[in-house]
Amino acid sequence: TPALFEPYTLKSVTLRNRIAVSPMCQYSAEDGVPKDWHRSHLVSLARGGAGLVVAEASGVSPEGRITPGCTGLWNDEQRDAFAPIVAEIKAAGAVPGIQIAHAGRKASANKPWEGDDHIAEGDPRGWETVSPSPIAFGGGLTKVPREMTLADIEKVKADYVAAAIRAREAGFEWLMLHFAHGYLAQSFFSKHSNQRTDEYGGSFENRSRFLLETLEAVRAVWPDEFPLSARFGVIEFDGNDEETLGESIELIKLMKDRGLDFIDVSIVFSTPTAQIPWGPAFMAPIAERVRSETGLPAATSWYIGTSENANRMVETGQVDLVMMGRPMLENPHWPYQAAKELGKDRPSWTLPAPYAHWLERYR
Ligand SMILES: CC(=O)[C@H]1CCCN(Cc2ccccc2)C1
Repeated sequence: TPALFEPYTLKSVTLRNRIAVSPMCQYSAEDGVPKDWHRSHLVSLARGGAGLVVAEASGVSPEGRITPGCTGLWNDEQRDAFAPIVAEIKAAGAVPGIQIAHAGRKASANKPWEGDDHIAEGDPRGWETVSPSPIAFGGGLTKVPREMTLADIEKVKADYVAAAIRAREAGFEWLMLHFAHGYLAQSFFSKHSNQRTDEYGGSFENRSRFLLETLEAVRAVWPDEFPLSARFGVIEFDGNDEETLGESIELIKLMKDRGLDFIDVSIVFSTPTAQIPWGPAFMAPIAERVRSETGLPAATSWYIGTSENANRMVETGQVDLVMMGRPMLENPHWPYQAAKELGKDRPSWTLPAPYAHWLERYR
């Protein structure tokens, strides 16, 4: 069996293979409530054979969304709308996961195909953004966020806890904290965005505080038998990579001490001037270093693209799971295609029986 198709067990959860669908914003919700679009999108991905399907970044509060079209888990209506989707993902044989997030100074934005920039001041669709410090991200995201008070910080932590509880109530079995991509949690750790002079800024300990306190608070309510993961940016590609990587690995070790089960290694994206070396599976060696130095099971994403790259990353122990994004949008049945390409036995049974039995016969 190709390494990519070996099962994977973490806590009480077993994935049928090492293929995870990366959380991908659909910008198709209304008031944070997932719609039919989300159901057919996520369930078709589960039916395509992935082991884990992670639902998109869902705001822990209305202002924690990136755009007005993002999903949320800040109320019971959203939770109840996710529940049947979760049941169908499970019925299709995949493990249902969700990413919970606060977009910080990148919030209050237009959909990518409607500008990808901040909603204009005065436009009633937008809202006030918050961040550790009053520093705009830049690029199309020029709004200067309000510096968070200690009360703001307490509220966001409480919102993460409430969202985690709703995620479990909806039936999700894999939780991913969004600690990456220049959003709120990441922005507390990055010096580009956090220039606070109180206990949440300055030293490594202070810049780690929000992430560790949020993780601890969520761990206390997320059942121990279900995996608690975080997607965390460990490198900025801003010319200071060795320091960022070193500090990030130290912080991940502290996250492990506080009960993190799994790390999804990504990019910081907290400065628009980053020089990202886009290329085939370019994050794999970085994930390998994080995985070996922290001892945590790991995943990564970004330009993995082919079943050969994905299989090699698992086979050589660079990662435990691959997070596939755009290949899944191109073909939700990518796992079936990968099974054929990698010579897995009876590849058609990567798909559900109503498809598999026909695909297997009359060859
Ligand atoms: C929520 C999230 O992490 C998504 C939002 C849409 C873009 N995704 C990928 C991305 C992140 C940073 C820069 C460019 C692309 C990340």
